[in-house]
Amino acid sequence: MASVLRQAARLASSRCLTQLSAASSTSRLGASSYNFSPSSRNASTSSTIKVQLDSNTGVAIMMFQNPPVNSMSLDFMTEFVIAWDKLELDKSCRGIILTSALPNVFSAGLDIMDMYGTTPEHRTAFWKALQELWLKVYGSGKIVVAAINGASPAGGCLMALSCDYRIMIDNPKYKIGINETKLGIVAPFWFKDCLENTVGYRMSEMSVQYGILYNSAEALKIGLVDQLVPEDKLISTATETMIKWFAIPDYARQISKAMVRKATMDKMLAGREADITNFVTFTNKDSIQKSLGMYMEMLKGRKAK
Ligand SMILES: CCCC/C=C\CC(=O)SCCNC(=O)CCNC(=O)[C@H](O)C(C)(C)COP(=O)(O)OP(=O)(O)OC[C@H]1O[C@@H](n2cnc3c(N)ncnc32)[C@H](O)[C@@H]1OP(=O)(O)O
Repeated sequence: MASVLRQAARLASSRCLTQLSAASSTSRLGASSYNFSPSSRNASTSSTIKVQLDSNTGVAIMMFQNPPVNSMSLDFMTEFVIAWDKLELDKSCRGIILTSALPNVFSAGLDIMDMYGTTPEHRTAFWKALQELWLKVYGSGKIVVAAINGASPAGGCLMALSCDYRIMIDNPKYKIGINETKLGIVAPFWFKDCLENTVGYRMSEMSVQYGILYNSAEALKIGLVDQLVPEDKLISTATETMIKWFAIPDYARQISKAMVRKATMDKMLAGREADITNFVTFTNKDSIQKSLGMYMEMLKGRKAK
């Protein structure tokens, strides 16, 4: 319990005192056109991460803008963490909405080109950056809502699973899931833990083995996402949701969040070094490199057709 309280105290240090104006935020923050309110300011310093922070409401919208598919490259994840740290320290921010600035894709997951044909040193830095990103988002004291506006496979799904609430566009063409086995690779234990914490043991057992990508309705049915909305209501619904969460006193919510997530975080932290070694050793294998190469060819070939 003492360590939960310590963790909560750390999380609580990031909370802000902003008073909310629910009415103004929901009417002003405009859906897919990102029609930001006058009190919203651009808080971006990066080319691939766009941040708009509304200091009246305390809601920040963090948009991924890494064309063509928001793949999570080393550079992207480094920029993500820098932008994230800035928001964590900003007392006027109480909650963060994660979404994509690109059409049709939330995130295509890890950048395969960072794993394929790269040096062990590069892959070590790459995996450390992913661990860092996950620890920040999953362990955040802020309220984090995923506004999933397109495909969200593998690492993209992990990003969504790390949030407190997931809202997805109601469109069967958008798929989400932990599909690593389909690429001939294995998702690490903490991806599986996040999935299991969300959809339960049996569903994750099926899901990680088959590498299932669920369409939006299926994702809602198994609890992988919490809500489906039409495309033009995505950001307004995410903002309204955030405002409902703001009604809960931060300190109590943060202690509760830390308590629920502690075991998963501790397990990852304890296995962190071994997890890096596993990843680098695994991706050193010729057979794995071959699988990644074939998958990239398949993606490119699909496009050519
Ligand atoms: C031991 C390892 C553990 C690893 C744990 C996690 C691993 C991962 O996250 S692996 C990544 C898994 N991701 C996927 O399987 C998604 C693959 N991509 C797609 O299915 C589609 O691209 C997507 C549905 C996201 C979007 O479809 P489209 O809009 O039709 O785009 P294209 O398919 O034409 O792609 C455009 C362009 O992007 C390249 N691409 C796509 N995904 C990735 C990726 N993850 N990494 C790197 N590059 C990617 C694709 O090849 C195209 O490139 P060009 O042909 O050069 O334009």
